[in-house]
Amino acid sequence: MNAVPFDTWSAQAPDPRFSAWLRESSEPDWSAVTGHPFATAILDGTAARERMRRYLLQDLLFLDRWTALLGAAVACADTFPGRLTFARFLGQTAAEEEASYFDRALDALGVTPGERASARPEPATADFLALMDQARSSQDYPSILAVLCVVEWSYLGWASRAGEPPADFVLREWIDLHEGPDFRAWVGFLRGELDRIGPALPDEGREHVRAVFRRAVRLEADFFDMAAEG
Ligand SMILES: Cc1ncc(CN)c(N)n1
Repeated sequence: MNAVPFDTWSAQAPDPRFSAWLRESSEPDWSAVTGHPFATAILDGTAARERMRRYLLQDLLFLDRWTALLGAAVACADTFPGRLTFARFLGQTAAEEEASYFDRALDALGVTPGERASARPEPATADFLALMDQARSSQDYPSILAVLCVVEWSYLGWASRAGEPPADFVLREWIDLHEGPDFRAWVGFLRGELDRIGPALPDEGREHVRAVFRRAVRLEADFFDMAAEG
């Protein structure tokens, strides 16, 4: 794990971006997420139906707080163009593409409306919801950004390993939602925001962002572990 302060690290790093420092500081958990066996099973079409059911039901709980966190980013972004980018993403992706995917996928997996309504967070989900709640209520733009960036960038990391698309639309569309030019541009925006504001923070501020980023990466690994169990 890289514990080197940003200034020391960036003086010798080939890619001295603040977001690259955060990612490097999150190893080995970062690679555990992007190379996770559950992600690999989604990519190669072998993820068991029962596990996808459990994963997506938990992710539906995740999606609720994620949407609220995007709302906090709209409120807390420090520039008007940034605010508009978050607002656009919130409107388009969360409301249309992703919500419709969940409806269709959970129907196909035989999850009833009653099961959806009564789903309760597993411990890994509860921890993730708590982190998102904390970032949202802090109203601290760098902390909000750190969580948003991990959530999207780490998913781009595993989805970028895609080869032949699985026949099952539940798996194929889940990969598609986290890959492609629009999603890459969105991740590029999130990284760019961290790269812009991170170096200007005082040392304690940078360390705080690093702690939030690392925690979010750890929770992504826990979330996949939860999905892969039993
Ligand atoms: C737990 C988790 N992490 C990331 C993503 C990507 N949006 C997600 N849907 N769920």
